[in-house]
Amino acid sequence: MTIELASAENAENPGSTGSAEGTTGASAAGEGSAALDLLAQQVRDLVDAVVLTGAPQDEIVEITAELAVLTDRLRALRRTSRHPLAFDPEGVPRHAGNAVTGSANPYALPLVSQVTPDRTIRAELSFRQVHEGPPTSVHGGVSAMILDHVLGQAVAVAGGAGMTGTLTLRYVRRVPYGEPLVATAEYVRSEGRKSWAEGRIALPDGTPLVEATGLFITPRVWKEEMTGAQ
Ligand SMILES: CCCCCCCC/C=C\CCCCCCCC(=O)SCCNC(=O)CCNC(=O)[C@H](O)C(C)(C)COP(=O)(O)OP(=O)(O)OC[C@H]1O[C@@H](n2cnc3c(N)ncnc32)[C@H](O)[C@@H]1OP(=O)(O)O
Repeated sequence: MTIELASAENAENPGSTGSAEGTTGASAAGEGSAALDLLAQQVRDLVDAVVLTGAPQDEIVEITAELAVLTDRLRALRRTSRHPLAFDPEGVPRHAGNAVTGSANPYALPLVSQVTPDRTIRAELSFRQVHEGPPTSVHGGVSAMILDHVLGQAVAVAGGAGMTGTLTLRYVRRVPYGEPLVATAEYVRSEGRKSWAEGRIALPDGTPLVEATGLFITPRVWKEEMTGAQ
């Protein structure tokens, strides 16, 4: 199922092929084109290279000018609508432009999550040095962003997709970058339009680094639109 949110413009959608059912992860339902995904990955690589560059000043100036040309070229072909929102067969909402999971969004990790048989959201991830906050550690806001998303996915697959009302975090241990980590989240319960979930970012052996609980509220307008879309 592909949903254009009510406020989305209905113009041409050149960068997207809509939903692709039967897959999970960053290239699942709601994906962009393969070429756009590659462009986004190239830009992630570029961001990493910028943060870590030791290039001399004149080289930086020259590279900046070359990049400005490419930026103008892309900006001239700017899309006129959002990437469509779609739900994969497991009920996970996805779209290629999402800030956390979007395959077409260089800002996104991108986080690739799966729904386990017991309906836990599970994502293997690895942060990069560009996510650094305190020396050698991932910025706490970046961890929060990931947890917000996987908790939101957990309530979505339980049928309570919503906007984050509250997100409570406990930073237990520093989060390293450049190492394999696992983010998981589970739906807890619902009361009317409110749903709760909990989750964590942990080492592969299960040692928790950041723990989260969240309340997600399905806006009344979504209820109506989702009912109308099915
Ligand atoms: C056709 C559409 C289909 C969509 C399908 C789903 C797609 C996506 C889903 C999933 C994706 C994957 C996961 C993503 C995860 C990331 C999510 C985010 O980052 S969300 C961005 C950050 N959060 C905001 O920006 C919220 C801003 N706030 C609001 O929009 C509203 O305040 C909202 C929706 C939270 C509530 O507004 P009201 O008008 O619907 O509901 P009211 O009547 O105000 O409240 C209902 C009940 O909830 C309580 N409540 C409201 N806000 C609360 C809050 N912040 N904390 C605690 N309780 C709150 C109220 O006290 C009330 O409780 P009482 O029924 O009286 O017991």
